[in-house]
Amino acid sequence: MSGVLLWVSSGPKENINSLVSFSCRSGGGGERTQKRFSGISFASGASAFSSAVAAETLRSSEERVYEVVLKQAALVKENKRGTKIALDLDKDVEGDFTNVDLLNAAYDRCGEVCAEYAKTFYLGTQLMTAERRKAIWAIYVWCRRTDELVDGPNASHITPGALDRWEQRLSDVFEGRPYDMYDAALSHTVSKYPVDIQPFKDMIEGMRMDLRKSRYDNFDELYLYCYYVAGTVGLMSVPVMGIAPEANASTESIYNAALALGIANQLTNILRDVGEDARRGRVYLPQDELALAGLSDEDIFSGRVTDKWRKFMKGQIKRARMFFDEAERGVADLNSASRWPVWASLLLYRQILDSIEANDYNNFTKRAYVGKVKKLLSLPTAYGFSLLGPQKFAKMVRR
Ligand SMILES: CC(C)=CCC/C(C)=C/CC/C(C)=C/CC/C(C)=C/[C@@H]1[C@@H](COP(=O)(O)OP(=O)(O)O)[C@]1(C)CC/C=C(\C)CC/C=C(\C)CCC=C(C)C
Ligand SMILES: [Mn+2]
Repeated sequence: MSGVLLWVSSGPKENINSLVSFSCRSGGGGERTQKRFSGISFASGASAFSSAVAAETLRSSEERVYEVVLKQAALVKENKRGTKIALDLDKDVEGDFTNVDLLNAAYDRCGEVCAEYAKTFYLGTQLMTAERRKAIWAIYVWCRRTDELVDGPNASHITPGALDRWEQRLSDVFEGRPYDMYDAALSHTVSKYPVDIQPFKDMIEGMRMDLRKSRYDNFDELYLYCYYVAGTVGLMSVPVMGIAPEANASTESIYNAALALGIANQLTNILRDVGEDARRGRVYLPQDELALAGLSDEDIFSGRVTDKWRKFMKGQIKRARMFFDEAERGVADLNSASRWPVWASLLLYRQILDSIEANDYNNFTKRAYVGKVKKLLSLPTAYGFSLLGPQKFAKMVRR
């Protein structure tokens, strides 16, 4: 199933794929496809429509997501790699944005929200150019608001219809018709940078998934969920962060690394929050992999750290780290001023995995977190990485 992806992508992906295909070979992937097949009515004969549906169900999530990656990369290439866009708010305010002060106030408000919800990340944006920083804040706020729809205080009132309306509102934002000031900032951002609407729509799709689904049969299903809610963030951010003019890597591979960072972060979130999610009746861990390890939902609900659980968690952590490794290979190709915040968030998130290990894999009742000192130490390391790359930085520190 992952043959096509192995073919289109370079070496590193193979490692991740081998783990993915491990999960699918164990039965879940094939079964799922067959179940879907049997759910589709072929009564009208072998119509083109039903064959198209059948072909779609046969493709793995990675193949489907990789198509989005290729499309996003092509879009940004059309825009000369999305790096040379001036965003001078004093001179360059167009369309409905007639009031520069209001727009600046909207961006400032986005910055405040960002600082409130994600202090370290906010700090990380400080090294970016003012224009890029503002655009990232606007995207951050939209993502946070979208997540709050299904996770926030009003989550119990959120219906699929509400998400449809949120998506309509998103289209309006992209067409220059913002509803409020946060929207206005995003509307301006997407008019200035080659940011496409697809990853935003896909994030809303992820929220729909959260409304209708609380179990994942296999990693293929989980991968799609992680793409929707987190891989999309990478695809939204690269056009703003910009690709280094001197980058040798293909745009596709840079987008792939950005996608990998989102997936790695979300897998980490899931591993950190096993207990918390279980208390809300949610199990994100792939059911077929749990079964293969001799575990079930009951083991998760009872929250006992057994050797089986430790062994299972080691495999899950290993896979999350593989996605981090893949992401790392793309950071150096970003514009120099964007590398620091990306390294900072990567290093900090990655350390959550270390903390799960340090908690002896008790992610039922102990929350894995990165302490203040480690957080602070990560910032200069991230800065060193962004200037020299991890290898050269490590050599320099050793000297
Ligand atoms: C080449 C290369 C490596 C480029 C880097 C590309 C890049 C900037 C990738 C960013 C990856 C990233 C930070 C993804 C966010 C993943 C995430 C944490 C998603 C969360 C989803 C839902 O999870 P859950 O409900 O389980 O978690 P909570 O308990 O609610 O936290 C999200 C909450 C979705 C919403 C996402 C955000 C609010 C984060 C948006 C962040 C940005 C727009 C900025 C990204 C920029 C930097 C510098 C990291
Ligand atoms: Mn959330």
